[in-house]
Amino acid sequence: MDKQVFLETKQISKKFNDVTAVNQVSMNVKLGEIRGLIGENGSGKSTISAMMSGLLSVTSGEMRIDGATYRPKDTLDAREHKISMIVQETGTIPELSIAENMFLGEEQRFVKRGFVDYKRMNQEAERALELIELRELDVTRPMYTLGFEQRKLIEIARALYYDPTLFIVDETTTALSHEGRVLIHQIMRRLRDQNKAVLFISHDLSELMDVCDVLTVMRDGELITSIEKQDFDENHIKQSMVGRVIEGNYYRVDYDGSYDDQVMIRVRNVSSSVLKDIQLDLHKGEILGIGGLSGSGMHELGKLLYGGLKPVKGEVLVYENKEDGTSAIPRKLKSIKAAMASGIGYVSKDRDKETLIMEASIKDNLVLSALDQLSHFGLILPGEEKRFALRQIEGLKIKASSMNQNVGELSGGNKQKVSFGKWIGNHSKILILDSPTRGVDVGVKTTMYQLLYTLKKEGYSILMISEELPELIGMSDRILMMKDGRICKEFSRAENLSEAMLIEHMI
Ligand SMILES: Nc1ncnc2c1ncn2[C@@H]1O[C@H](COP(=O)(O)OP(=O)(O)OP(=O)(O)O)[C@@H](O)[C@H]1O
Repeated sequence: MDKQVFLETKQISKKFNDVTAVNQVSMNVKLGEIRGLIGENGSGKSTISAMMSGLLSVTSGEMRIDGATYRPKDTLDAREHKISMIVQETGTIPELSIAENMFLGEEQRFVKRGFVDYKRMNQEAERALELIELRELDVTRPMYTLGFEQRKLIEIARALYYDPTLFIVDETTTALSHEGRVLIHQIMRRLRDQNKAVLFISHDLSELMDVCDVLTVMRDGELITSIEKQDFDENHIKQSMVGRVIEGNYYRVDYDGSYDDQVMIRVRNVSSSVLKDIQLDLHKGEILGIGGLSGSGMHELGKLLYGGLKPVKGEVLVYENKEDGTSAIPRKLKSIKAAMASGIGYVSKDRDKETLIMEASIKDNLVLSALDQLSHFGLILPGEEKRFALRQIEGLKIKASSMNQNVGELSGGNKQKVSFGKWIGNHSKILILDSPTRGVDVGVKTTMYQLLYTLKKEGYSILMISEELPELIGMSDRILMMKDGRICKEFSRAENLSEAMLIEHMI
């Protein structure tokens, strides 16, 4: 039986000044179906979903729901039409409570005799959280007390609370840990089985092939093809995305796993509110992978090594990079400033809040961490800045109208490239990378992996925190698995290392 169309786009386009983000796309979003949207960074996926969910207006073309023109004024209007979306980055206000965030802009619903009835608002927030089986959370807690993943889960609950007929998930799963992903997959399948429509944007092809009934491929703002589940073929999908055959290896191909004896960072008996008795050495020329569930303490470990988290007990020691291999006197890491001065770079998982300045240009974001390197006797020549920024933009294929474009205007994956390029380019010899390839398309991921391998060979020390197990296995010399704030298992690089072996020490 043919599935019923819920939302129809007819030749819709979106222009931002001279950039055409979406070009004449016609698509049918159907009930009882999970549709995946895939394409390289900047191919227009988020822009399409933003038009559907009332975040952006349509430049030309038309959308229809049940045959009637649909032109949402804003997200509230879209919600009235039963369309809800989870966006890439968290759209919450840190100082407000979970409940207040959940009903932001909807406070009128709870007004009684001129006052907001917070008791009822809190009860409804609890009801929303029950939809995703989050029962223990106190809804009066301010949002800033929650971790990145929990904030995402709150957004999911908020979207589901309004019982959407079309549920749009934009690149959310890469922000989630293994458990969070399982949960959102279950939610999408449940909605599909209730004859609702789901639009799912992701860069994880195997995830899309598993969860979706149909996949729509975008390239340069255009719809290239739609493929039904029975015709899914990984290579064919990749080729449609990039318009050419992808060649070369994805991860490094050696199983050598060796590195220099020289220690660059030593963590000694560190405990904090989350971390428990952490001991580790990061060596010169090593890629050290850190895996675990999101609450395992691995993200806190990243912050610790960048001076952004003070240990309650123990210490972090940074060793000077001695070219002749002799051991240097270590210095105790005390602050972010000291970390930067010691040549430590850090890519945060929460890139929009912690790594990038949205209102500044791509060039300024890229150059910021390399000021020392670019200055000659305290002076920075504009030409130097430009050359530096251009190298990163070209190397990482950052898609933008110019290097002066604000980072806030870039697509999610392109923001991630800027946050990566910022540290790679400034010759920080120690890189702490938390989920570095999050939201980045396959082509650029390949470039990033090759770059990391080259840096390792050049003697850089890289600590890579990741929720993507294939990435950890594919790139690390050693992997430390974390659970409940502790390091619970160490693996060395080996051909027979499998995801199942790692998962055993995560849960
Ligand atoms: N506000 C804006 N101003 C100018 N250009 C924009 C704006 N928003 C998006 N764009 C541009 O539109 C194009 C499509 O972006 P979009 O975010 O839809 O891509 P995407 O396919 O979702 O990418 P990603 O996989 O990286 O999230 C990009 O070139 C982007 O830079």
